Amino acid sequence: MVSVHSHGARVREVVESSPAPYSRVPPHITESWIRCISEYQLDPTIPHELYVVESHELLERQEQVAPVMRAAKSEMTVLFQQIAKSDYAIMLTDTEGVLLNFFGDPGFTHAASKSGLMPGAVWSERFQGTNGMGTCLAEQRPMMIHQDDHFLFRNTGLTCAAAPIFDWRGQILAVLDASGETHRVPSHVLDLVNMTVQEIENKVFVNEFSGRPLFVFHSRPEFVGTLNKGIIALDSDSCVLAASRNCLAQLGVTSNEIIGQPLDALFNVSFKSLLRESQKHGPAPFIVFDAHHGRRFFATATSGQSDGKSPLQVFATQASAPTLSNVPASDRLTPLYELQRGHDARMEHNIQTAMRVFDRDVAILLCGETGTGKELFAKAIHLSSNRADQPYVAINCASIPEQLIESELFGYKPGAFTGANKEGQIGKICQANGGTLFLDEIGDMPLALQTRLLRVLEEREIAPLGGKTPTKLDIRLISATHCDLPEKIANNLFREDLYYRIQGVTLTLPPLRERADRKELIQFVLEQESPDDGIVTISDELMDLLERHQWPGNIRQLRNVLRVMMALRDGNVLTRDCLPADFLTGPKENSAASAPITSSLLNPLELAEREALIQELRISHWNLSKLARQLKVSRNTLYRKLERLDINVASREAC
Ligand SMILES: Nc1ncnc2c1ncn2[C@@H]1O[C@H](COP(=O)(O)OP(=O)(O)OP(=O)(O)O)[C@@H](O)[C@H]1O
Repeated sequence: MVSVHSHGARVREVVESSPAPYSRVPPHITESWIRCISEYQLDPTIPHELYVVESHELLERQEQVAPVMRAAKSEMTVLFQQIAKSDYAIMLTDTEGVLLNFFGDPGFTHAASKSGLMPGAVWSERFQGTNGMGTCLAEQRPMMIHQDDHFLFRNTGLTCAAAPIFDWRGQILAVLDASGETHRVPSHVLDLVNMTVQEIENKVFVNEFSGRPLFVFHSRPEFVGTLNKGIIALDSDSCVLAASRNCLAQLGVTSNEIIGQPLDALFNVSFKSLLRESQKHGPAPFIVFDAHHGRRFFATATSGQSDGKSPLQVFATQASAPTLSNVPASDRLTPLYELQRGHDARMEHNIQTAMRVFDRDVAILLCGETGTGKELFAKAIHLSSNRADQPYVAINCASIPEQLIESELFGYKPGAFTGANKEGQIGKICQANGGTLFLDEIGDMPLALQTRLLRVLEEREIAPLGGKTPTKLDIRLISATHCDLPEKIANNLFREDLYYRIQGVTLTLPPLRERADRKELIQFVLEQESPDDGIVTISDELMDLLERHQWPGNIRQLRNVLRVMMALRDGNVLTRDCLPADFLTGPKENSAASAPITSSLLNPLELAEREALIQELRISHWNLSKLARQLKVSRNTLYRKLERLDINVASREAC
């Protein structure tokens, strides 16, 4: 534990020994400490009084950067959600270090306000010494300031990740910062802050040029709709008015080199023809080539005409590119985008975040009610990642009997224990080496194995049971749960340190009833369930009912209902009359045990099986994980059986 005196002595020793390099302190920290002492006359051991601007000045300052504040608001919330559980605060300062906006974790806010992390507080180096926001402003680049890198002892409890937000002219507009208490800092926080800054810069750009034609591009089709896209704003003659930072980086040019140039001097395409194609084919990127080097890009065009929509809505609709137009199959969009049938803000956020972080080795935790598509989403992340050609290994932690889970996960050497396979067994974790490991229902993993898994994830090597030589591991991790893990942690059923290890980012899949794209989703599942030889459609009245339904079993239940209707239909249009009997009224008393709606489809043996399963469900109090373990089948197998035998789990109270 650093004391105020040892911290002060260390700072002085480093500053006084400069310019001789002091090996354990990075040069930018040394330089900042020198500024703090020689320019600002600060003392690391004396906490300056906090300098907080008056509220009317704060309002004026917020007003001055209103476009950034507006663009940053939702992005800061998203960033906060991504890392909030780690006791973090997300902040925005202006160019003089005045804190304009603050999102804090309730547990952190109290401690934060003590150190002055509150709107109006000034966090420039002059007032707070070396710190994320102030030093980022001084250096004009992203940086992480760890605990005792801070100049003032008072701030050494924090770790800050800060990045500057620039406008397209290269002027700094603001600084975005995520600060947390040191022992909880996930290592990828600076990456997330940088990505959020890119998103904010794009929004500020698009808002500034609302009403102008935009040319949006990337070298990979799936990135045309993401924060990584390059954006060019054009005038009415299709000449470049402005280019985003990502555009310049991708083309390897400066603003001055391209401003005023016609677009067709940069790419082998005229803006008008691209716009015509984009309007004809919808949000579909086209292959274009850069006129100087012949490099291939994928591009879309938007006219800037809004039809009453906000510029961002227009942009989102036209640039998120769920399908491709003149793009060969090998360049098809990532499977993640295919999970979004229409536009749903939460799914869009989930997909974009997954794309942002997964290739950077950030562990993803998928949460959501049963049947919301967590397993499908995990597979799609893998298939959309740069490991798509490597193994994808999924383990359902709830379905493997407790005594087998250790050998399943970690494998064993020949003769490791009585009854073991003579050749030994390669564990699932090793099988996933080089690729992706998906731990489904991680909330059901026994505590002893949680400890072992945590060690493997931290040490990044694994030794099988009975084996001594560890193998180096290189796996990307996705976990999923429908449980409330914080509640499990509170009840000592889940390790808190493992929780932080598996949730680099948490993505919550929305329940079907809340998805804005449920109509398109219903349509899609209907198509999947339709027979190959005919098109089945849904009447407007039925569609309306399906859209308004609560769907406790989510997309799985939707699929099941459509499958039953498909089997019982008379013609090729499904109407309200095709609905299962209890669909509108809700489950009746003893409905699961009563004659099933599909009874005409079940043979006597299946009916008997159904009765027996309902009996088991009652005995296990409808705890599906427990029953699956007792029956020694996976939860998914149990679900399939429930679906096939038309047992409505949502009606369990009535049984
Ligand atoms: N976006 C989607 N489009 C079409 N079908 C989907 C989509 N998402 C999920 N489904 C379907 O919903 C069903 C359930 O999906 P999945 O098993 O991935 O859900 P889950 O959240 O992992 O469920 P559980 O928590 O119960 O294991 C599957 O039949 C799957 O094909």
